[in-house]
Amino acid sequence: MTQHLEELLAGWITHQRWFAGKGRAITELAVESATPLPLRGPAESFHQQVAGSCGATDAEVRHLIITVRQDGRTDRYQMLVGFRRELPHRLRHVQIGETPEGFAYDAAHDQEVTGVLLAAIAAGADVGPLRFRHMPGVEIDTSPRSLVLGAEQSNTSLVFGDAYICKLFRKIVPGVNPELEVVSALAERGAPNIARPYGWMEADVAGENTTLAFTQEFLATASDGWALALTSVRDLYGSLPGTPASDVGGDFAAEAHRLGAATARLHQEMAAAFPTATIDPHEVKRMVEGFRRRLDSAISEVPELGGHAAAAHAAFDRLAALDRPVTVQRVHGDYHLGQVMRTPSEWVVLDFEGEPGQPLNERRALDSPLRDVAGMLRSFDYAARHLLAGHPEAGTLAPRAAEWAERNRAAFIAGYSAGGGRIHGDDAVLLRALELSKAAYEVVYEARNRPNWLPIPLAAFQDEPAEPGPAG
Ligand SMILES: Nc1ncnc2c1ncn2[C@@H]1O[C@H](COP(=O)(O)OP(=O)(O)O)[C@@H](O)[C@H]1O
Ligand SMILES: O=P(O)(O)O[C@H]1O[C@H](CO)[C@@H](O[C@H]2O[C@H](CO)[C@@H](O)[C@H](O)[C@H]2O)[C@H](O)[C@H]1O
Repeated sequence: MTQHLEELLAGWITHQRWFAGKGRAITELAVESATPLPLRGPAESFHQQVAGSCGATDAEVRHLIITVRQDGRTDRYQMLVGFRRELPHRLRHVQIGETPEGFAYDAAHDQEVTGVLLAAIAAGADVGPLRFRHMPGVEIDTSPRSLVLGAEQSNTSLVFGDAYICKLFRKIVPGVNPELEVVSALAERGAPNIARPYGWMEADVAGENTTLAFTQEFLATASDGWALALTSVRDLYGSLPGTPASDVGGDFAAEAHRLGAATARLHQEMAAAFPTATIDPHEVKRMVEGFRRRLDSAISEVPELGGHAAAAHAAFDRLAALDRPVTVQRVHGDYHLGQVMRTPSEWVVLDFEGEPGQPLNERRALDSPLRDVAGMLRSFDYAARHLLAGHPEAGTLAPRAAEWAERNRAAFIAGYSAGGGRIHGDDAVLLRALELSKAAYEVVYEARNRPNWLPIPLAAFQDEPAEPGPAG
């Protein structure tokens, strides 16, 4: 039975990993803009590139921005929707449904058509309201075909050959995406530890120039930090009981140290590329109030967290009582092991978007660089603990997990200091408050996306004394 596209999308979108509104009923879904992508055309230069980069296809593809209304709030999402009279087997898993125009499907997965994005970026083309642009002086090879990255993501990334990765932002927030803004500024400075930016797609959304996609160098020979850390944790679990973590083959501490140093360098580059400031103790107290609001809102969504509220407030009280200024600058904002990749020569940092779901002005706001340090410390905890869930020997392995987390957290902080990052004195208080604020965010993230993982961020609150300790 054929149905209207909007009806089909309302059912389909809730099952997509990148859909941020899970668990809330959709009251309305509408198409805000629909732009046909030019897959065939006269032999002008852009269309020649398109012809070279797309397969012969009878598909029609539209770029859509849709609005989704839930709980009285409207969010925007971006999609490439393809239409075919017959859907080949390779695209059945991304079928959206049958419409009067044929089978609708998620065309980000259709390598016969995605080449149009790369060709448009290479040509700096305008396609209806969509503007495709590239960095000055870059040459883009439009011949490679794309594959959708398998990673569970907040967005959808297309990898073209082993040369480019093009991230289609799914939830669209009007404005320039911090990822484009930060990576371009760092690349202009010749900063290390980033992947080279190539180009982007933008359009005016709600009257604002808005980044819709970002293309950068694909690090074909790199491994992501999360995978490397898990290999190390598995090695430790598999080693003879009593073997110290330092003697296990897959020890990660040296890498954690290098990552800390790379993080410090990155913060220095970001401080040089963007403004910095110092916030006075009064503003620090306002920041703490923000942490408390975030905690309260997390508790209202995940009541189980309420049992840990006293411990979190104790950490926040200690920060409020410090009465000292804090240096702020642009930061990564959602820093964890899945955002860093180890190439043969260095750690590279990806995904400068900040926490998906937060308003753009918050994601671009100046913040303590220790927010990123706290994010990575949380990630070491995640890596150590996540293999314990459902493990038959979880009880005996738990102390080993704690040992791994402590060892790598310490190595990361030592590397950060050795690289020139500032952590001293009562920074530990700020760091702990930032860690628990991050853990509150993670509780909500896991409840929405991976309920089995909820115990991991919840455990972060257990080590915290519930009574406020002495300030300083
Ligand atoms: N430039 C790149 N080169 C190689 N792999 C990459 C690159 N950028 C991202 N990835 C891979 O894609 C994953 C998700 O990327 P990320 O930018 O974090 O997307 P999202 O915003 O959707 O979370 C990373 O963990 C990494 O494995
Ligand atoms: O990478 P994203 O921008 O999509 O970030 C979101 O998803 C992350 C998970 O993929 C999530 O990170 C959390 O899980 C990680 C392990 O999968 C762990 O290393 C992180 O420490 C933990 O925060 C991230 O919070 C979320 O914003």
